[in-house]
Formats: sequence, structure tokens, C-alpha cells
Amino acid sequence: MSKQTVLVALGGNAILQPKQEANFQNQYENVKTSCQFLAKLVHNGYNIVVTHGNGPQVGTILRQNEEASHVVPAMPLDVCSAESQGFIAYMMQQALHNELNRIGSPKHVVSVVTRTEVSADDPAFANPDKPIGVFYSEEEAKKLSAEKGWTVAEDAGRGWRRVVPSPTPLSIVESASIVDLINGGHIVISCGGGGIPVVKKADGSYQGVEAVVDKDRSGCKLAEQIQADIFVILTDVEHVYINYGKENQKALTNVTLEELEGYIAEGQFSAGSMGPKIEAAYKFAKQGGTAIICALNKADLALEGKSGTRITQ
Ligand SMILES: Nc1ncnc2c1ncn2[C@@H]1O[C@H](COP(=O)(O)OP(=O)(O)O)[C@@H](O)[C@H]1O
Ligand SMILES: NC(=O)OP(=O)(O)O
Repeated sequence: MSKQTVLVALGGNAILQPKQEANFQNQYENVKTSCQFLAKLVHNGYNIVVTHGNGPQVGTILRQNEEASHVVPAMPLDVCSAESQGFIAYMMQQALHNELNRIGSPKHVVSVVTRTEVSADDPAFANPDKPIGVFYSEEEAKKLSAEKGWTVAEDAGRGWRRVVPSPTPLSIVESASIVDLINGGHIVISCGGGGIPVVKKADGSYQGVEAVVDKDRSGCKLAEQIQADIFVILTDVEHVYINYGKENQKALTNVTLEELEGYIAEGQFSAGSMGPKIEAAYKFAKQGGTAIICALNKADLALEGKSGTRITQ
């Protein structure tokens, strides 16, 4: 039987936990731990393509650029996205290579600078809602908004953050090259931070735009374009739950699209946290694939059907 291709989307906690300082050492230590779990999947015989978030990192890079603009020219947000993609991919490439060597499953790990096509007319450009950077109190966030002209918003009950436009991904520009790399036996890290947002002009050329694409939504698009067998969204909870955080909380293990539609209608999944993951998983399953939402440290068990929430038609 040919190997199954799994598109793995790594959540923010896999790189930086909410209360940690965003220094290199903290992020690299987290990435090293995450790569132990990714290496297990490779060892268990899956082809893996890894994508990841960049919200905290792209926000920090943007702020560095803005604060230092009197000394060195500031780069636009799409360039900051590219920087964050390269920085995170470097950590993962290094950590995954080292872990695969350690466990005796050496493989080539390669990262692709990936662009995501979006529409210049996407209504998200007039309605910024993607949180980036660090968390603030409401008071600090409103002060920064007044001083610097930022748009700020409350982020899923966790504090206040700067928000930027997050258009819908239409297509992953490098998907054909990613397929070639998978077929060549490489482990591919791609589409990090949702991909660098670009718009296509009438003459076929692309131009970067200032936005940050949601990594779960672009992960779904990439999974579709590379015809992945399974789309796994790794986060910090073992399952998707109904009545999450309440006394009658219940873990979902296997769920059909019809059941999921009911839960969505009941408002079971918070916008800004579980909501986008459910949206992406639903879309992938609707096309006939298997989507799994599970905890990073149980990814191998989830692929065996022993953990996580599995969404199918
Ligand atoms: N119905 C739900 N089931 C499980 N987790 C939920 C639910 N609703 C909200 N959440 C929250 O979603 C979080 C995962 O989303 P998020 O923090 O955005 O993930 P990541 O940064 O890993 O991409 C969980 O830690 C949990 O607090
Ligand atoms: N781009 C993106 O979705 O990043 P986070 O997952 O870190 O918010």
C-alpha cells in the first residue's frame, strides 16, 4: 500500500505558549518538543507536510520594523509574514532533521517559501479581525490603538491584541512544487503563517498584500490542492468538545458532517479559537477527506483512531 499523505497544521502553542516571552530559546525549545511528535508520524510511515501559525511572531516582527523605522526602513506586512515563515521553518527544519537522525529515521526536510493567493476585493481588508503579536490588557490595547492607529480587539477571552485583515485563501501558489517534493520523498514545511498573501494581476503577475491568512483555512486549501489523505489540526486540547468548559462537557470522537452542522448551529465553537479549526476540518471532510483535530502530543494515537476528534462525511 502506498504511504498516506498527512497535512499537519501546528497550532500556536507548538511554537510559543501564551505566557512565555517570545525569545528565540523558548520558541526553539517548544519546536524541538513538537518535532518529537512529528518525527513519530514519519517513523510510523506517513508522508507529512507541515504547516504552522505565525500570529505571535509576525506581530513581533512588524512591531520591530515599526519601532526601528527611524533607523532602518520598515518592511510591509507581507514581507514580515515572509520573514516569520522563514524563521519558523528554519527552527522546524533544524529540529525535525535532528530528531529524525536521533531516532534513526533520517529523511530530507525542506521548507518552501509559500504564497497564498487572495482576492483584492476580499471584504476582510475593510474588517481586520486576525489577532497578531502579544496580548495586552484592554486599557493598554486601547492606548496603543490611539497612539499608533492600530485596530485592536479582544481575542477569544484571552486578552486584547492588535488585529489585521485576514482574507480567504483562494489558492496555494506553490502547491505543484510541494507535490513534487512529497513524491521525491521529502518532508515539506510549507504555507507557514497561512502563506504570504498575494493577489494576482490581469497579466498573471502576483503582488504582495498587507494581511495575515489564517493557517487552518490555508492548511485546508493546501490539503485539498496536494490531495492529502488526512488533514490533522494539532492544538492543545485532546478533543473537540461540546459544552466546552461546562460541567456537561463532552468529548467528540467520531463526528459526521451532519452532526457537526448541528453543533455549529448551536454555537459550540468559539470564533477565534476552535471556530476556524472546525470550519477548515468541515470543508476538508466535505470533499471526502478525513480531518482530525487533536492534541499535539497524541497525534500518533489520533491517526490510529485512539485519540482526538475525527470528522468524516
Ligand atoms: N468546543 C471546544 N472544544 C475544544 N476546545 C475549544 C472549544 N471552544 C474553544 N476551545 C478552545 O480552543 C483552543 C484551541 O484554539 P487556539 O488556542 O486558537 O489553538 P492553536 O493556537 O493551537 O491554533 C483550546 O485551547 C480551547 O481553549
Ligand atoms: N497565521 C495564523 O493563523 O497564525 P496563528 O495560528 O498563530 O494565529
